[in-house]
Amino acid sequence: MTSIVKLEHLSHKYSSSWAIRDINIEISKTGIVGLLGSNGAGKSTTMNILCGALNQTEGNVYINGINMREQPQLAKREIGFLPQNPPLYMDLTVDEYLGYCAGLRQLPKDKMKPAIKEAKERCGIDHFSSRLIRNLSGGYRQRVGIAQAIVHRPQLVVLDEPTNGLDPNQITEVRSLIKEIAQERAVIFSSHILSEIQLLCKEIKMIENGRIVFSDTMDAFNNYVEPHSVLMHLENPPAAAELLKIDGIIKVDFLTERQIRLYFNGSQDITEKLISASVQNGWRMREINLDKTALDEIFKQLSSQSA
Ligand SMILES: Nc1ncnc2c1ncn2[C@@H]1O[C@H](COP(=O)(O)OP(=O)(O)OP(=O)(O)O)[C@@H](O)[C@H]1O
Repeated sequence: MTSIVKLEHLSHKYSSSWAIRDINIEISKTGIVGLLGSNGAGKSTTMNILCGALNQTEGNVYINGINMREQPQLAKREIGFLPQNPPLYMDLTVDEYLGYCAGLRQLPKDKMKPAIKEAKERCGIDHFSSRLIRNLSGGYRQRVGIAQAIVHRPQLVVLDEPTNGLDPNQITEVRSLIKEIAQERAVIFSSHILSEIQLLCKEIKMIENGRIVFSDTMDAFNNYVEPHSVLMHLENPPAAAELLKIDGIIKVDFLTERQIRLYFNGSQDITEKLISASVQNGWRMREINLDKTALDEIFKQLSSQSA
């Protein structure tokens, strides 16, 4: 089966310096793939080239087997793109704007109305059809941006940091919208936030300094960077030596009098062991969490190792 995206030895140079170098990626036809990287890693450059908005210096882009350089119109037909700065026209209403986008996508006249209706319904903006885009909140503007990316029913939707700048409620809403639109097509979605990618994606491509440093399933990534520390709050904590007696615990850090970070190796059921030790010994546990900051720390190590 042909993959929806194939990037072959993709490199790009802005004036004198390389922004991305020898990127090779293949993406299958359904599900969400996350492109994770810190600011300036090369996510937008890769996405802009993938969508035909920027010409690469070297390498090839194939969309559904079609070479973007050789047949750009045909290749772009299957792509919906929400760039980092959504191309919204503030003085148009939602309907006018989506009509304009559908026109750019060369949708036949008779198919336009139903396609716009479907995109609006999908994105939950049907009730704002006649509203000027400038009068929508950030979250709803982002939905309009996603609606223009799906109005021509593409097989591939590319979203460059779609949750950037949104408040927590809007982020949750846009996330579930992304999940929904990915049910019948491939979605590539970029972020610099690891937890965001973990929540949404079945596959992860990590990019640092313009190179892919990790490319596998989300499960493989989670196994690779499995947390190895736990943060807990005990109202009545024991001495560190007591905690070190628990099987698997290798290091104890008291962050405050009652806030403790415990490092462990291998043990999968460490939280259960700690909870039962706390009950047996009257440590009065208030909170316990696998340490997310440690996960981010490992993520940093992973990128520097591969670089
Ligand atoms: N038009 C440009 N001219 C020169 N250099 C550029 C240009 N656009 C990007 N760069 C540089 O290329 C590198 C990759 O940038 P890119 O925008 O692709 O990264 P990114 O991962 O999307 O980062 P961010 O999340 O901050 O947008 C950076 O070093 C950036 O400064």
